[in-house]
Amino acid sequence: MSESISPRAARNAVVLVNLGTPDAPTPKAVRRYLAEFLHDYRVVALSRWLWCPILHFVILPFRSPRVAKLYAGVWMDDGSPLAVHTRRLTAAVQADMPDAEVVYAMRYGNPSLRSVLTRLRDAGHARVQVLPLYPQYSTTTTASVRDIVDEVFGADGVARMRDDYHLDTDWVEAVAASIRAHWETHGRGERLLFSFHGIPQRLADAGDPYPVQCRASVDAIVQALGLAPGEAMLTFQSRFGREPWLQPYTDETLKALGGDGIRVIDVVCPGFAVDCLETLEEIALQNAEIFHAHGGKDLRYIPCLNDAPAHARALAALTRRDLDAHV
Ligand SMILES: C=CC1=C(C)c2cc3[nH]c(cc4nc(cc5[nH]c(cc1n2)c(C)c5CCC(=O)O)C(CCC(=O)O)=C4C)c(C)c3C=C
Ligand SMILES: [Fe+2]
Ligand SMILES: [Fe+2]
Repeated sequence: MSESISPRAARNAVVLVNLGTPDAPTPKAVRRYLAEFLHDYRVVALSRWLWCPILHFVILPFRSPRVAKLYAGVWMDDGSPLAVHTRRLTAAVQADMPDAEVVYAMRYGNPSLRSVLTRLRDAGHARVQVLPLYPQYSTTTTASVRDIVDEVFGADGVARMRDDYHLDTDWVEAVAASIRAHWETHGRGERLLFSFHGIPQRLADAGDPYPVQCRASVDAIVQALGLAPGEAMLTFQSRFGREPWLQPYTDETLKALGGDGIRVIDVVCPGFAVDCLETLEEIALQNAEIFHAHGGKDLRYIPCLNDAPAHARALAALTRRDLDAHV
């Protein structure tokens, strides 16, 4: 009954969901984060009899201290880059959506998606719109967010979730504009490389639409930029484990380009809504070093959209449309 619902609860709520990140750049905090992440069946679907001994006795003890050092190298004054930029983006979207309560949550780590959704459910919001900050759908990321939305809200019709926005016109234009702005400041590199986080090839073979959506995003951004075919390349980064992942691999491609005499390359990562370990450390540091070691001179990393006004406007506009369609 409307009289019993507070004006605050009657507002629509919007939840921006990101992957999550450790609370501190320490082995202990990284271990806690990786343990939660790598226990998700959407991420690693192996039988727990096989996976848990590998995870607990090999991956967590050895990877956590090593990865903690990488996080320490990119840590910001107020936290992990992924957390800081997600907070700022949320504030920017909130400014564009004054009629809704806009909050963020993390699938792994804090604030946990389960706790944020439970609070919104208990507050009795009329509509809760969930936007995973993954432009391209994957079972490993987006579907895992949906698992928690379904767990907390069931089928009561209050919560809705968007699956992807890989071809959203405003988002495509925001990415293209960020590349144009980079070119205006730094001039154009000899190649533009689009690097996306990978997934195991096995999942793509089983029907995960992620690589098809990455390709479609690249084609749309390239078209918005008016580039000729061959001026842009699509590669996949962040392999984990031993099986083949989506190819071509970013690091191998950079080695080949350096060897082919390409000296200056621009790299953009439109699969990441905000900068994080995988962009600031893996691309802007590690892969830049790899490129140099193979004859390249300058790898210029183009930052993620982060809290750019055009990014916030694009996400606010598509979320407003989603809320309007949510009757
Ligand atoms: C953008 C989409 C992402 C997909 C798809 C994805 C799949 C995926 N990731 C792993 C394993 C790891 N990923 C890690 C970090 C990480 N991954 C994404 C995004 C996607 N992952 C982001 C944004 C981040 C950065 C988090 C941050 O704190 O900045 C990590 C942790 C770091 C490390 O140990 O290397 C792991 C592990 C798998 C296995 C997978 C698909 C099966
Ligand atoms: Fe376990
Ligand atoms: Fe990942």
